Amino acid sequence: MVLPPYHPVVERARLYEVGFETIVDFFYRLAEAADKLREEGFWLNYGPERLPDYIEVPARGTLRVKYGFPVYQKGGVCMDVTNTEQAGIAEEAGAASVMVLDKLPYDIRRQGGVARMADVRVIQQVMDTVTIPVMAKVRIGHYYEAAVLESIGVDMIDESEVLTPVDEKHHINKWLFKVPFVNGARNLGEALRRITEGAAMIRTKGEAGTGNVAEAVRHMKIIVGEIMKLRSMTPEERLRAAREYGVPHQLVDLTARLGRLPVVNFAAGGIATPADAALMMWLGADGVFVGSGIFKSKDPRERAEAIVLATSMWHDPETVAEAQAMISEQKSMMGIDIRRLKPEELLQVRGE
Ligand SMILES: O=C(CO)[C@H](O)[C@H](O)COP(=O)(O)O
Repeated sequence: MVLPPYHPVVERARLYEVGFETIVDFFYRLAEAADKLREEGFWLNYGPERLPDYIEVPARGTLRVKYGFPVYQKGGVCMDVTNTEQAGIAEEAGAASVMVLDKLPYDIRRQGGVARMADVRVIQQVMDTVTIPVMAKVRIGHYYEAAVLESIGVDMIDESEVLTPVDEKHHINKWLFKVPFVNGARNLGEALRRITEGAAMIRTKGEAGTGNVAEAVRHMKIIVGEIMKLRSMTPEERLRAAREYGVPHQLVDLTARLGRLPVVNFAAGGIATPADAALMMWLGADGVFVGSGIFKSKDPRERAEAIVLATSMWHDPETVAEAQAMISEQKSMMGIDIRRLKPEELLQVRGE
């Protein structure tokens, strides 16, 4: 992974850079998963040939690890799972990682009530069952759910609007943790604020649990469009944009220079078919998160495999067509028309 040469956020994070255990095992675990997928014919953008850069890294929790982990996920699919059986299906299908949660976003939406982090025992069982990385979700602002997940050794934490926020105004200060975090965003300001708080990865929020990819498309286009706009701004205009976003101007300059977010950016929320996943990749996503679309369908095994194939081969319409042929539209989850949702039912507005 290439760390930006000068990055104020990175500089600040060095304060928290302390090394403890070896991460070599961790990267071998990733490499094994990548080898397995390659044997099965999947192309993935990570693997043992990338290891030597990292093998020297002495510690878990350094910036290189925090920012490097999401890079290893690129081109892959992270699947939401609620139990070991689903986690097994995800791994067999070639998922790059799994995300453990108590209920799938579709069920959270239907059942209402307070949605919290998953049962710790279930997370541990999933970690014992699969060899691919395991992520889990915490509520926005819930430092202690995050501390618990870090202590049991999850590979990444998703501070997610899908769960019920405990703090309407503040996200977790993610620099305080060694484990990497991913956060949702629906525009560039949100994305840069989360990066400033220490997020190592961003995902578009979309509207999770709807089986409707329209909001993920909207958010990805907004983020890409706003980055393009930054590139045509004068330094003074960028300074003002940084003030409006509430982030360091160096981060805005860096984003303009790179022409993309300085961290890995996945798409999420409403992806339900291989063609949805390929569309998000075509729009510039580095990979995808899929939850309800797989396990609320009637063909989760085939669909999981098909979405992995379409995500890694998004640039080849014939392969995406093959992937699309692996599933049946009759078996897709029933989608929700977003215009029918009441404003208070929208998850994407949580945590700006
Ligand atoms: O919050 C998430 C990303 O971490 C969910 O994994 C994602 O949004 C799932 O949404 P859906 O159920 O619509 O696929």
